[in-house]
Formats: sequence, structure tokens, C-alpha cells
Amino acid sequence: MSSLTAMNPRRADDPQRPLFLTGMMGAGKSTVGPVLAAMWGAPFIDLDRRIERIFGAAIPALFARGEAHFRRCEKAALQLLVGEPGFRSRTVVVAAGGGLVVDPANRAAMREAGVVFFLDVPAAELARRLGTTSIGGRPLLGSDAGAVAARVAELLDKRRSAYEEADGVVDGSGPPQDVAHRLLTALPTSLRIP
Ligand SMILES: Nc1ncnc2c1ncn2[C@@H]1O[C@H](COP(=O)(O)OP(=O)(O)OP(=O)(O)O)[C@@H](O)[C@H]1O
Ligand SMILES: O=C(O)C1=C[C@@H](O)[C@@H](O)[C@H](O)C1
Ligand SMILES: [Mg+2]
Repeated sequence: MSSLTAMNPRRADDPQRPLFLTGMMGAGKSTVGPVLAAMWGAPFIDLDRRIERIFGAAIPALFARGEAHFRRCEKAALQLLVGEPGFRSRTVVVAAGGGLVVDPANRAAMREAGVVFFLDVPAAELARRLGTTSIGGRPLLGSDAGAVAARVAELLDKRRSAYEEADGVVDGSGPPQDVAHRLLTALPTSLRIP
């Protein structure tokens, strides 16, 4: 039994609710999410990957038709997810897209369907993580690696109040395992490992 499996103490009678991870590009939603899900023995869903599957195109291709087009796809994917029968009573970890929170209706949909946590990471650390190699699939960062830090700082500044509408905020710095542990500690009792 791996140490992660050994940590899965979820009981059949524990309340079941989806957990949405939000935060900026590079905050680690897609990286920490599966770690947390493994600790919980719960499924992991990456909404960006869902969008790509539903619409049959990679995110940059959807952005190529305009950001508004991508946002419509993103909203539709969220609506489909939260509308799945029984979704609200499942324990599942969902990595949201970084910009999902910008639309107030998306924020409301996530909070109605489950519990929302904001992974907060300073802009300078986000820029270091995104570096020069991982900006290709993130159209909002543009293609000029030298401009990433400023772009990230600007977006975080614009979005911070929307991220902060979450049910909880967790420091997303440090190794993914540490962040996952921090989340477990911060989660509402109804979702926490006993
Ligand atoms: N806790 C961490 N420590 C160091 N590097 C990290 C951490 N979390 C993620 N990273 C790195 O940062 C980059 C972006 O991480 P990730 O894809 O998980 O971000 P994200 O929040 O899902 O972003 P997006 O909104 O663009 O999907 C990856 O290269 C990943 O390896
Ligand atoms: O922060 C954003 O607006 C984005 C983040 C990613 O997760 C993707 O959803 C897409 O690249 C847009
Ligand atoms: Mg992601």
C-alpha cells in the first residue's frame, strides 16, 4: 500500500462535495489537484482538458477564434459539469481554468455546486514557474517570454478580488505535496480527512 493510499481515510458516511481549485495560471491547480485527489481516493477533473475534449480543439485554437469564444466554451463546460446528475454529492477535485472566476455566473455556479479554494501564489513565483517553456499553451501570456512577469502581475491584480470570493484561500507556494497537505488542513470539516 502506498503512503498516499494509506492516507485515504474517507468514510462512506462522510459528506460528499466537489472541491474547485481556482487561481492564476501557474498556481498549480492542475499539479496539486491530482495529488490531493490521490490523498482522498477521489477522482480529479481538469476543466481545461474537459473543454478541449468537448469542443475538439486545444485551448490556443479556441482562443484563436477570440477570447470571448473561449469563455463561452469554458462556461458551457462548467455548466455541463455541474449539471451532471449527482455531481453535487460527489467528492471530486476540479482544477478550474485560471480565468473561470472572471464571470460572476461561473463563480456562483462553482460555489453552489461545491466548495471553492483559491491557490494564492505571488506573481513573481507564478512568472518563474511559467518561465519560458510553459507559456505556449497559455494564449493570454502572449509569446514574448520577457513580458510574462508583467502580464501575470497585471492579470492577478485584476482578478484578485474575484479569486478572493472563494470559500477559502491557501498559500500555493512550495512543493505540490505540501500545498495539498495545506489544503487538507484548511478544508471545511465536512470535506476534511478525519
Ligand atoms: N507547487 C509547485 N511548485 C513548483 N512548480 C509548480 C508547482 N505547481 C505547479 N508548478 C509548475 O508550474 C507550471 C504550471 O502549473 P499548473 O499547470 O499546475 O498550473 P495551473 O494552475 O493548472 O495553471 P493553468 O491555469 O494555466 O491551467 C508547471 O510547469 C508546473 O510543473
Ligand atoms: O487564466 C486564464 O485566463 C487561463 C488559464 C488557463 O487555465 C486556461 O483556461 C486558459 O489558458 C486561460
Ligand atoms: Mg491547469
